[in-house]
Amino acid sequence: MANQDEHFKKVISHAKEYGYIFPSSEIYDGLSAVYDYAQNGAELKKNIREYWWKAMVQMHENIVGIDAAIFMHPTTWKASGHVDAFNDPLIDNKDSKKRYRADVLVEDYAAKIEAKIDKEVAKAEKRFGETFDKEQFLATNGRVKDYQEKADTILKRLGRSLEKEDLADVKALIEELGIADPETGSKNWTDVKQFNLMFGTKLGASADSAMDLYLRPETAQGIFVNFLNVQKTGRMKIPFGIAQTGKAFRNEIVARQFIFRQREFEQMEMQFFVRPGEQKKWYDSWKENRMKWHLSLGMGEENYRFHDHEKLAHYADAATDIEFKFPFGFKELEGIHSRTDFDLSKHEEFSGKKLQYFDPELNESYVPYVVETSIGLDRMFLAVFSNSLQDEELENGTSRIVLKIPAVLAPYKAAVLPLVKKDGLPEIARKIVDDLKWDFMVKYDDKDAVGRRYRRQDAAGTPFCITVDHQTLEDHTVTMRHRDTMEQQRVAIEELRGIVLKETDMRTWLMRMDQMAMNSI
Ligand SMILES: Nc1ncnc2c1ncn2[C@@H]1O[C@H](COP(=O)(O)OP(=O)(O)OP(=O)(O)O)[C@@H](O)[C@H]1O
Repeated sequence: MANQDEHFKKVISHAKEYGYIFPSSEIYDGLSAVYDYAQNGAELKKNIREYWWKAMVQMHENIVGIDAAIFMHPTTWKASGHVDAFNDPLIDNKDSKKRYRADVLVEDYAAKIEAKIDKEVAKAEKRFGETFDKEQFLATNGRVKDYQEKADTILKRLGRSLEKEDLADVKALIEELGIADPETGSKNWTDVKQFNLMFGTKLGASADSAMDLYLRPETAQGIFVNFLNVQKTGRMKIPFGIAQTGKAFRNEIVARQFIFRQREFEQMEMQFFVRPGEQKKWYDSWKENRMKWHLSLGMGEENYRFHDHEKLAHYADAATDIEFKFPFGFKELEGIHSRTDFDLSKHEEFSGKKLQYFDPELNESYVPYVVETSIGLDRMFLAVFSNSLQDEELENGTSRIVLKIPAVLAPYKAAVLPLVKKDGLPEIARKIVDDLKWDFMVKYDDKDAVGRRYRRQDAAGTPFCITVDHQTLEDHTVTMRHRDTMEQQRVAIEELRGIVLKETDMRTWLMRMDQMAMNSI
C-alpha cells in the first residue's frame, strides 16, 4: 500500500513537472477535481482519442462518428432517467462540515476489513515459505473466513438498502459500524440524502424566458436522439454503430484520485444498434473487441480484468467493466453495457416521435437494441501514464526515470540532438527536424550534455533520440537511441523517417489487435 501511494504521488508530480497535467487555474489555488492538459498531455490525449477513433470508426465500415452538442433539450434527461435517478447518496458530518458519499464510507470500511485478509496471507506466506497454499489457507483459516464474512455481510446490506432506496438503513449501518469522519474522527452525522450529479445551467438572456438546462452527464444521449437522422442520411443497415468523443460533466460528491474521478471529463462512447434478440452475441463480441484494443497497446495482460456485474441497472440485461490496475488498485476503466431498447423507447415515449428501424430482411419495423462501449479518455490517460512511469535500476548502479508510453501514443516521437553547438552540427540537426516534422511530432534539443538530454527525453516519454555528431559530417549517418532499451544504432539520415514511422504508426499497432489471443483474460 505504501509503495502504491508513493508511486501515485510520483505520477502526479511527474505529470506536472513534464508538462502533462496542471491543476486548473492554479494561480488561484486551483479548482477541486478539475485539471488542465498541458503541452505534452494534450498530445497524449489527442493520440489516445485518435487511436480509439481509428479502431472504432475507421476500421468498421458499419460504424460512423458524430459530434453532438453538450447542451441538449432538457426533456432528454427526463426521458433518460437522469433527472430522477442519477443520484449518489451523500452524508454530511455536522462537526467538520465535510461531505461524503455514504456508500463509499461503507465500502472503504469493508475494504479495510478485506485488507486484513491480505495481511494474514502475507504473514502466513512468510511463515510457510514455498509450501504455502494460498487457496487452501483462504478456505480454511478461521480468522480469514470471519473477516470475509463480515465484509460480505456489510456490502450485501449496503447493496440491498441502496436498491430499495432505504437511506435510513444506510445511515443506521454507518452508525452501527461506528464509521467516523476519515479526516476528523467525528461520528456526528446528518441523515443520508440523494444528490443529483447533473450540473444545471440556464439558456437565454432574460430571467423570465431563460430555460433550465443541464450540462450532459454522458455523451450517449446525443447519439440516441440522433439515431434516426444518422440511420437515414447514412443509409445505415442494422447492425450498425454510432461513435462519439466529447466532454461530460458530473458533480461528483467526492472527486479524488487525480484525473480518475473529475467533475469535467471526456468520454469515448459507441452505441451499437442490433436486432432484438441478438444483443447477447454482440455484447460478447464487443467485450472481446474492446479488450483486444487495450491489449494491443502492450501494457501487460496482467493489468486488465473483466468485472461482470451481478446487480444490473434498470435498463441493462448484461454489463461488465474492463478494470485496469491503477496505482490504487484494480478499478473501472471502461464499461460495456447491453442496454436493451430502453433508451430509444423512452425517447419515443417522451418525444412522441417514432425511433424505429424498418428491417428489409425481416420486413418489419422495431426499436433496435443497443450494446454500448463507454470509456473515459482521462482514465485511459491515467492508465497509460501511471503504467509507463518507471524508476529503473541500471546495470552500472545508477538509475533513470523513464516514461515508457507506447510509442504510438507518445506526444513527441523523436528528439534531434546536435552533439555540440558548433562545427555545423546544429544546422544538420535543424534540417532533420524540418524534414521529419511533416510526418510526426519532433523536437530539437541542444541544451546540456548529451547524456542529460537522453535522460530528459526518457522522462518526457520520447521513444527516439537522434544524435548528430562529427561522424555525420563524414558519412551522413546519425546515432539513433531507443528509449526503452537504451540501445543505440547507427543509421543513415534518409532511413530515419521510415524507422520512426514503422515503430509509431497507428497502422502497425492497430494490426496487432487482430493477433491478440484472448484465452488468458
Ligand atoms: N467522474 C469521472 N471522471 C473521469 N472519468 C469518468 C468519470 N465518471 C465516469 N467516467 C468514465 O466514463 C466511463 C463510462 O461512464 P459510466 O457512467 O459507465 O461510469 P460509472 O460506472 O458511473 O463510473 P464510476 O462507477 O467509476 O463512477 C467510465 O468507465 C469511466 O471511464
